[in-house]
Amino acid sequence: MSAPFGQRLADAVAARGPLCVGLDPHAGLLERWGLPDSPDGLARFTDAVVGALAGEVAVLKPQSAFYERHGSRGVAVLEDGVARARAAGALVLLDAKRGDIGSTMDAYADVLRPEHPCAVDALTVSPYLGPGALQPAVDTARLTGGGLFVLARTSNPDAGALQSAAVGARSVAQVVVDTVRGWNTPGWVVGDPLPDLGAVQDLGSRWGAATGSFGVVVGATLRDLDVDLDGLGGPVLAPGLGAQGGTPADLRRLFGAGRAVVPTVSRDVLTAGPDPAALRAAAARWAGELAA
Ligand SMILES: O=c1ccn([C@@H]2O[C@H](COP(=O)(O)O)[C@@H](O)[C@H]2O)c(=O)[nH]1
Repeated sequence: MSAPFGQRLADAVAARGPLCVGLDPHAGLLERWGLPDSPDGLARFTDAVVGALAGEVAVLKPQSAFYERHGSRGVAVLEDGVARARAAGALVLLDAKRGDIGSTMDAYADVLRPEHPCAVDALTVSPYLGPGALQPAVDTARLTGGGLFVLARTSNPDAGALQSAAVGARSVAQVVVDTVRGWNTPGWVVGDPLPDLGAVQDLGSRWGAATGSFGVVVGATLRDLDVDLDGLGGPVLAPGLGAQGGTPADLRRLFGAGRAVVPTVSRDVLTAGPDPAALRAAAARWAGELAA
């Protein structure tokens, strides 16, 4: 088994900073790069981004949809790009937002196993079928040293219509966050009472050896942080920067200083390509603004 994802992520962030760059090869982006909207164009895009950034940023986040839409040849490009990104030192978070009943979830989670053709370090998952349905993915991640990021409070404008709805005294998003807090607490299983906040208060919510392997997705576009992340014990993936309007100032406003946040940017970096130096400069500009 690899070292636990949370620890590997904390080490990568210490070495390279927290920025995650997304690989989102929209048809329009490929055209802008002078590439065909085909598996060949996809391969040239992926080669360029991995070549420019896999040795620079802590995390690369391929968006599975843009590879799947090209069929089996697109998936082959993804597999190759993932392997090369990891070999160059980047952690790979596959953004596929998987979520299903337990037996199917078990199969989705196989992507966290080293023998999988597209083996990745971490996976985004959707809790819509209930937190318990994700348990097989938690079990696989614990076994293989993989990580999960669960959609909690996403960056799209109408997300609050579902995610802020009340389930008893808490919002849906808060149930998700509290479940992930449980996963980061040794011995806790879905259905157990939530761990005592005092016992886990902020343990691992900052970068360090105790950073947990289970994180949540909270958009940088939120007007207010309407979930309580205290004691989460794991990282927060924050999409929505750049093209969706979120800024580094929004990150500071929402999350403050010190919390283990992985800001992720796709289009706002990718539109700088295909020149590798320009891609690196765009990523460095974001990294600099985030560090400021
Ligand atoms: O709440 C969420 C969860 C995931 N995403 C994904 O992140 C990227 C964002 O791309 P940008 O070009 O930086 O806007 C994309 O793959 C989304 O599917 C998100 O935006 N919001």
